[in-house]
This record gives sequence, structure tokens and C-alpha cells, in this order.
Amino acid sequence: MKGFLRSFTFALAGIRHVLRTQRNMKVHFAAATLAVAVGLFLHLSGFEWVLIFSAIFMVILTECINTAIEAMVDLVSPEYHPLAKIAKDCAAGAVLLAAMYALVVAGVILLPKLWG
Ligand SMILES: Nc1ncnc2c1ncn2[C@@H]1O[C@H](COP(=O)(O)OP(=O)(O)OP(=O)(O)O)[C@@H](O)[C@H]1O
Repeated sequence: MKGFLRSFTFALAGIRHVLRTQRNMKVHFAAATLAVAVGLFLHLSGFEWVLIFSAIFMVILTECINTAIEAMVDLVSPEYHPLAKIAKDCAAGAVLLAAMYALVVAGVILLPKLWG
């Protein structure tokens, strides 16, 4: 149980680091807050909330992985290297895809209700 709590504390420290250091997180956080506020206003169904939160968590999750890959690349390859570029660009691409997914989910669920 002690080992589990220790691992949990380290994982929380990692998430806190991402939230504090990644400038894109401010944009993600603002977008997520807006989506949740609009969702509350529109009285979304349970399934619609699951989709909205899956999009929010996907963005945070990919930012965590992106931050980990950036730190690892900076550690092992502080000089320019084409493979380091591929690693960082692919990690950033994952965040971009997650953000696009979030936009699609918000567009499909929220926009028709706001228009209606
Ligand atoms: N060691 C390296 N070798 C080759 N290209 C690199 C290297 N470090 C960074 N790059 C290139 O520069 C881009 C930006 O890298 P950087 O580390 O500044 O991340 P970032 O996108 O600014 O992320 P963040 O804003 O979250 O720190 C990378 O996507 C990659 O194309």
C-alpha cells in the first residue's frame, strides 16, 4: 500500500508539472472550462458528458506524454539530431490530433444544441 501511495504521489507530481510548465495547457484549460460550462447550461446526457470528458482527458494525457518525450529528448540529445526532431514532432502531433478530436466532439455535441 505504501509503494502504491508513493507511485501515486509521483504520478500526481508529473501531472502538476505538466499543468504548471506547458503554456498550451492554459489554452486547453480555458477550452475545457468553456465546454463544461456550456455543457452544464445545455443539460447534456450522460453519454454526451462521457464524450466531452474523453476529449478533455485525451488532450491532458497527450500533453503528459509529449512533456515526457520532450524532457527525455532534451536529456539524451541536447544537440540537434534528426531523430530527436522526429520524436518531438511526433509527440507534438499527438497533442494536435487530440485537440482536433476535442474540437470535433465539441462541434458535434454542443453546436447543434446551441443553434437549436
Ligand atoms: N534536439 C533536437 N534536435 C532536432 N530538432 C529539435 C531538437 N529539439 C527541438 N527540435 C525541434 O524544435 C521543435 C520545438 O522543440 P521544443 O523543445 O522547443 O518544443 P516546443 O514545441 O517548443 O514545446 P514546448 O513549447 O511544450 O516546450 C521540435 O518539435 C523539433 O522540431
